[in-house]
Amino acid sequence: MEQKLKVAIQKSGRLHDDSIKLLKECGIDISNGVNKLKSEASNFPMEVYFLRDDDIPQYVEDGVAHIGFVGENVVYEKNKKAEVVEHLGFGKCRLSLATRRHEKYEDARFLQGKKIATSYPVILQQFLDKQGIQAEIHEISGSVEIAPGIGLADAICDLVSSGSTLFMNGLVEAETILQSQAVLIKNKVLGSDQQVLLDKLLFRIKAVKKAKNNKYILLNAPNDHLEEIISLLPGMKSPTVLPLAEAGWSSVHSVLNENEFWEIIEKLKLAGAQGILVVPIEKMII
Ligand SMILES: Nc1ncnc2c1ncn2[C@@H]1O[C@H](COP(=O)(O)OP(=O)(O)OP(=O)(O)O)[C@@H](O)[C@H]1O
Ligand SMILES: O=P(O)(O)OC[C@H]1O[C@H](OP(=O)(O)OP(=O)(O)O)[C@H](O)[C@@H]1O
Ligand SMILES: [Mg+2]
Repeated sequence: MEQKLKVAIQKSGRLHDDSIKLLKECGIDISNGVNKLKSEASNFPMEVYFLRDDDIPQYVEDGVAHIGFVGENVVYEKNKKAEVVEHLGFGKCRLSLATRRHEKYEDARFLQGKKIATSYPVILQQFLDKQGIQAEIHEISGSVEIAPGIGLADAICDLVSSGSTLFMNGLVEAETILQSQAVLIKNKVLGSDQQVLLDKLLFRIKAVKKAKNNKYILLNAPNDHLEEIISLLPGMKSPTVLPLAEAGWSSVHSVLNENEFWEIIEKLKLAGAQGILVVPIEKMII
């Protein structure tokens, strides 16, 4: 029987669509019908299980799934024997403490003797221990932000992204405990066939991630400023330079990182670059 890589992803919720999208961008087609709990890729030896995100670390520890896509928050809370191998760049959020708007939180000492509602008792307890604070943890599985308003707790510890759920419930973020994003986790003792398939998948994921962080840029440069313009452009090795039909001008092609993009564009314009085109890159293999 042909070996397959068994992958656990969230059935529905915040990570589902981005997990499927990432597999698609890696050239892997998954049929994803409503209420389907298991699916096979049509063009890669892969089987996908659709699960509650909380269960994914356990499935991966047990080897029922070889790998899983899940939030770091869940990985650290469940504390299972699974290895984080790649950050996936989506599902970005933070696990934070929050208090009622009028309260003055200066540091963790505020929490001494207080009651904190959370779905993350393990991570919260580790934080409190580190700070030497004794507090009562009240574990609830959802709608955590409601707790202070109904007299269930003095503070909460929950996921925050835009902050609008906190705001709507009269709370303010006091302190961040953990920055989180979706990660790929793997079973600690993968067989060699599965490891080969995982390496193939990781190669593709890295190419997709790299492409997202970079843009292809084309511009026209007057030859008398060519050297200065080239010095501003990194490129994968170095920029490509081609002569234009019009004498005295060249076409310069390069790759720019998203982080330094606007700064370099400004400098290129000042150095005399014209007709700058910026194109997304689909895959980038170095
Ligand atoms: N507001 C947010 N912005 C970005 N990412 C988030 C946000 N909230 C949660 N996440 C990330 O998405 C993951 C899944 O969130 P979701 O709310 O879908 O979980 P869930 O309700 O526990 O789902 P399940 O039904 O699978 O148990 C979280 O564990 C976290 O990593
Ligand atoms: O800072 P914000 O952008 O408002 O996001 C934070 C909210 O998002 C998550 O819940 P979600 O909406 O996924 O619902 P759930 O608790 O039912 O999973 C999290 O538990 C917070 O409640
Ligand atoms: Mg869950």
